Amino acid sequence: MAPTMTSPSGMTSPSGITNFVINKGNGVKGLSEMGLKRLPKQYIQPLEERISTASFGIKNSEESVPIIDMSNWDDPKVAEAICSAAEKWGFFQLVNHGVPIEVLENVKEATHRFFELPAEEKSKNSKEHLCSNNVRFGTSFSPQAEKALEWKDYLSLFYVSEDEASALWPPACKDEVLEYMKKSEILIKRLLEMLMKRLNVKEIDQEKEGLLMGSMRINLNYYPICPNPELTVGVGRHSDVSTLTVLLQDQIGGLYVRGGTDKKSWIHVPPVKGSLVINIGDALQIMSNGRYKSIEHRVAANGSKNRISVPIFVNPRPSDLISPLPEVLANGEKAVYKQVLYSDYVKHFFRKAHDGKSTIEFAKI
Ligand SMILES: COc1cc(/C=C/C(=O)SCCNC(=O)CCNC(=O)[C@H](O)C(C)(C)COP(=O)(O)OP(=O)(O)OC[C@H]2O[C@@H](n3cnc4c(N)ncnc43)[C@H](O)[C@@H]2OP(=O)(O)O)ccc1O
Ligand SMILES: O=C(O)CCC(=O)C(=O)O
Ligand SMILES: [Fe+2]
Repeated sequence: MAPTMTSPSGMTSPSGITNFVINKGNGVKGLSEMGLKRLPKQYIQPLEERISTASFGIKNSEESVPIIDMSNWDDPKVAEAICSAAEKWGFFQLVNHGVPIEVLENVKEATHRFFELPAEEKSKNSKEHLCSNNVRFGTSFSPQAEKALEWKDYLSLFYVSEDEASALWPPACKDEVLEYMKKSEILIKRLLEMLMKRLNVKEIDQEKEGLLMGSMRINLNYYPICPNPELTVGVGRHSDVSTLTVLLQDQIGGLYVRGGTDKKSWIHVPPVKGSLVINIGDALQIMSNGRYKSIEHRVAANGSKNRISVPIFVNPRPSDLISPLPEVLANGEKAVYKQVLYSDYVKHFFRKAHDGKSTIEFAKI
């Protein structure tokens, strides 16, 4: 479907672009489909934030995010690999994770179906048109706070109940997203059990379960073809504010994480068919008193292919107070983080532009 704004001349002014992309709900997908030859200047990132994709596809086995086979998930070696990866990398990929491949394929298809809808239809899910904050169609990350915009559109769905999801989530994708969320729950519980054991938390009782995975947010990310991918980013440097994130990416590539022996390099996370990428978020870094690392990551824009990704952010509940767990401090370890209300932490994250690992300063003692 053609974007609603067709006059290229009206697009040259900054307010024309903002109106077209943000207010009219065309997103960067609308811009991309107009066949722009040059990136609008609002999207030009400062030199230090741009991503060189020269190393794309080059594999260096010593410098890659671990790929862990979960077939024998109750083998202690699997737990060891997962906990070590969470400590060293904060990121790992899982194969044979138990979430049916068909469910993953269906949610990818549903993501394309949603973004293929006309702008007017997608805009019904924007904060201006909905009376709920639990569904949000948007673009970039925090356009009101950003000096340079990011080349990404998204639909964000906060899960409250089956009934609310049925009533509010867009029909183009709701069943597939709900199924993806439900079928991932066993995996999420297994991962949290392994990670908690290493922190001397013997059992995840109801209270702990609420604290670790009491709320879920699923984002459908769409990164359309970009005229000058070398000048911008799909997503800027950030760490997630979740407990952990389960990320489904397609076969295009473009996700980079901070790591390697110098801890400063940007390491590409290559797409692996049927896999899920897992990353530790700030909430778990705080609860583990820094043992598990919420690592900075970012996404490159692509000059020739449309990319999608579907993260499930597994979080504490907004009303939870988060702090280092008593089990972690039981041996006399000093707390590095103070107690914070989780919704305050998340609001702090959303109020600013992406700024690497800065969000966690909010909780530092
Ligand atoms: C979008 O690009 C992204 C996103 C990410 C996300 C990474 C994560 O780790 S998401 C996991 C976050 N955790 C949770 O959502 C669970 C806990 N939830 C809450 O505490 C609340 O739902 C809340 C998020 C704090 C919102 O509560 P509410 O009472 O509705 O607060 P408001 O004052 O209305 O909103 C505050 C402010 O936040 C922004 N915002 C809210 N929701 C979103 C959203 N889904 N996406 C983007 N921004 C959001 C927004 O600025 C709100 O102000 P408005 O005036 O615009 O309403 C990683 C990387 C990315 O590129
Ligand atoms: O698209 C990706 O691969 C990652 C997106 C991401 O980091 C996020 O949505 O938080
Ligand atoms: Fe992220």
